[in-house]
Amino acid sequence: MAPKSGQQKPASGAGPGNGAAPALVVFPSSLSARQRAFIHEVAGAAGLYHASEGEGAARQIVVGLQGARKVSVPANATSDADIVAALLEHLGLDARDRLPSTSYDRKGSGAGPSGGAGGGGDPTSVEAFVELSRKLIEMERAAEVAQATEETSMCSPETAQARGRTLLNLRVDDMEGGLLGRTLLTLVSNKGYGAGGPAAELPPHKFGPHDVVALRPSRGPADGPAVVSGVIYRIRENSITVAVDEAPEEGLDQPLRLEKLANEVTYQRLRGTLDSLLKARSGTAATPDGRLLPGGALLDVVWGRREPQFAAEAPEWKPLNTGLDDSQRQAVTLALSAKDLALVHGPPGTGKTTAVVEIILQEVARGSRVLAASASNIAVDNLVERLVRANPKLKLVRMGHPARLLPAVLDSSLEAHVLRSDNSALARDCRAEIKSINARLLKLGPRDRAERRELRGDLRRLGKEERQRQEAAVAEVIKGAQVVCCTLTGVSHRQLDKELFDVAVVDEAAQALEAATWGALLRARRAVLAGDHLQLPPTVVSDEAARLGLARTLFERLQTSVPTASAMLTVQYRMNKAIMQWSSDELYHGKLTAHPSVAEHTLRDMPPDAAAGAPGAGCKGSAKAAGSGGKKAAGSKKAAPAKAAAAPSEGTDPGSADALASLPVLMLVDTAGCGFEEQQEAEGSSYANPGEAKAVMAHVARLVRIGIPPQHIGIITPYNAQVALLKELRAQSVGGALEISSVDGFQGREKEAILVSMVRSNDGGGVGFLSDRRRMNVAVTRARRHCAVFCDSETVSQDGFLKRLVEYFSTHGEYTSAAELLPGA
Ligand SMILES: Nc1ncnc2c1ncn2[C@@H]1O[C@H](COP(=O)(O)OP(=O)(O)OP(=O)(O)O)[C@@H](O)[C@H]1O
Repeated sequence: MAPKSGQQKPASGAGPGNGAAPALVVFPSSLSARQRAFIHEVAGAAGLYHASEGEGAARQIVVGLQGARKVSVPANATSDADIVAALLEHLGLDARDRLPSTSYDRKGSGAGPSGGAGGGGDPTSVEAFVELSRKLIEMERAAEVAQATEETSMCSPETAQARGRTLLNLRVDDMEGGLLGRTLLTLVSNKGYGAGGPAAELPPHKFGPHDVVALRPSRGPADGPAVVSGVIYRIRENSITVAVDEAPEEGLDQPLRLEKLANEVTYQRLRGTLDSLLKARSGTAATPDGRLLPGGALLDVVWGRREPQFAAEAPEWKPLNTGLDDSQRQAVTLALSAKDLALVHGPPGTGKTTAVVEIILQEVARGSRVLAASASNIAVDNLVERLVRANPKLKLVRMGHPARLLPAVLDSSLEAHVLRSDNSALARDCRAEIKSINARLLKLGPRDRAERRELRGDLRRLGKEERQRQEAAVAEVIKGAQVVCCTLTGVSHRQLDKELFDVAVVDEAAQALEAATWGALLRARRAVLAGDHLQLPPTVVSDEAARLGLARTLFERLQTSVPTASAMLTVQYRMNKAIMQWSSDELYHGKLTAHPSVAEHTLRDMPPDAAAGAPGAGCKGSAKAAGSGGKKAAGSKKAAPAKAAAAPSEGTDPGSADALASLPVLMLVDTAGCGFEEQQEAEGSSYANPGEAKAVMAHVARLVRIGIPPQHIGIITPYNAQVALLKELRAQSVGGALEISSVDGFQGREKEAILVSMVRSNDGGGVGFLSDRRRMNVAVTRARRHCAVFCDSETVSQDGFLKRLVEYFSTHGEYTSAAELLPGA
């Protein structure tokens, strides 16, 4: 399969989500012979066109797709690092592992410090950090806009839909009021409308909850006027619900297309935070009413001018959650002792959020005012739910657009609190009076000038009073809150600009951009950051910005620079110990232990499950299902265990109990030698592997036959094209309860059985971003009782990390050839 020079084949290192359009990259003529040889070798292995053009000193290497747009690498970009960066940026070709002289931040990769600013280490001063961050944030904004433009306006609507950026031919299926004054529009596919039956499944797409979107006529121009815009509230397999401020009077009765809009507000706020950071450096960052932002004191700790300080004697505290394990108690003690900064490192399933909830409640108990923030709305909601459940009397307010909040936390939202307040009732009285004055004005004749003047005066007075009452209501609710919860960008909302706190607690801090994290940190005297830098980093669209340090989080760099301020949670409550041990040894220096309640659990001994087979059980986004012990809208997290061997359900095989009893915890399903080759998408850079997908579905069928309900099974694959393919196969077999997603879609979640489809199978050993340790760590550690890895062992073993994974699964689990799962294939 190795291509000859001049042959044109897809790049095997290119990853999905690498927004780069195909390119033909021209390298400068001044590269050394060694560098030229390296480029030929990498390009050849990836199956790309590569050739030398020109003569003598003007000879240049050209790599990429023939006929694609030409991109010239600048003449001064001649270092090894520049070459690797150009291959990655323009071709999605990851050659970082192959060139020892480059020390890169392997975007989304392994443990330890990742190089920060282009491999040159972290910025050494606040000023350098701000300068670099401004540049990287602008790069990221430009990349996001370019991606959106390219994927919508620059191509046909059908291509935009195929790329997941647009949904065409939708109709409004339902329009409901509520959601604190907003209107919810539920959109479904028009396909097959009128034929009766449920709406067709929506094509695969990249919309997510909370995206800002526009609805336009389906056939109109992509940049034409919108019928209405709003925020995505809910996503189901066959519908998307959008919350709009007000439903338009016309335009909704035609076929519609849904498009994502760039969210400029986030970037404005990040820039604002960077400005505040600089001011904090010079001691001038203040609230609009002139109070200094207390978090400025943290700068010296973060930039190494001062060690973090802790109370000489650890404060006494009585656990509110008496079930905390020792490592969780130590983390809480560390956080309560910290005078400036504490880190809680929570590997998968170790109860990080449980510890964070205790820290917040203990802080409140000792009189602190707490800012609790996280990068994503879903993580904030998870925290709010857990805090309110632990202490229903807590004075907590959840800031944010109601469409971005889970139904279960709406009652804690600012708007719900405000609606219940006295000032709000008075504001409503003003509104009613304004309405009646307007009605009277309409009835006045031309001669009633004096009365008109008087009524207009009343209107002005009432309008002002209504505004003041509303503002007072908002201010009162926020002032009275012991805990204010919001996203990190939400901290910069005008409503919070005068608020200061005793402590800022940031959950999921290893998924937050550093600039965003500072938004919260500047507002409080002390900070607690909780996260795991060995799981997925923040999503960054621009590979170049990620390489230069944008994906490097404050949490990650503090883990290295101030290890004394960090407490690691070491008992995990999710995985059978065989699943855990691989992750523990590979990423956490063997420090994890499995709690006895999970250490030996297998699919065989799942207790009877009332929810098994219940519609919606395990569906993504089901807030209710996430209610007890669950999190992050993951209906399946902590899902009640399935009906299994103890009582095989209807439709299961006779003898299923035996089959279940012999099912191993770990399985390595090898596709090597089966002829299942990877295939690259015709448009885009993602990969699929149809043969492997069939083997995965055969294993799903086997699990279902022996009594595991599909909602307890999850398939994870790093490649979107494989996600789409698996979903097609699912439609023909077990249906929607089986969840299939990329790794990102599963972070923070779990399933009883996880099947990982690695996809890559090629002669060149190209594994793209499979070698990313964090990504594979998240994939495997979603599994509670059973984990099956599907891969071509010959291809993936070219990478040392994946080779060890294959060996671990084969040694500690069952090794099967995919041919055994697909007899006759
Ligand atoms: N001390 C404990 N005793 C028993 N169960 C616990 C304990 N701590 C956490 N758990 C359980 O472990 C699971 C994971 O806890 P939690 O959601 O707090 O972890 P997390 O580290 O935030 O998870 P993730 O790995 O998804 O980030 C939950 O079901 C929780 O109830």
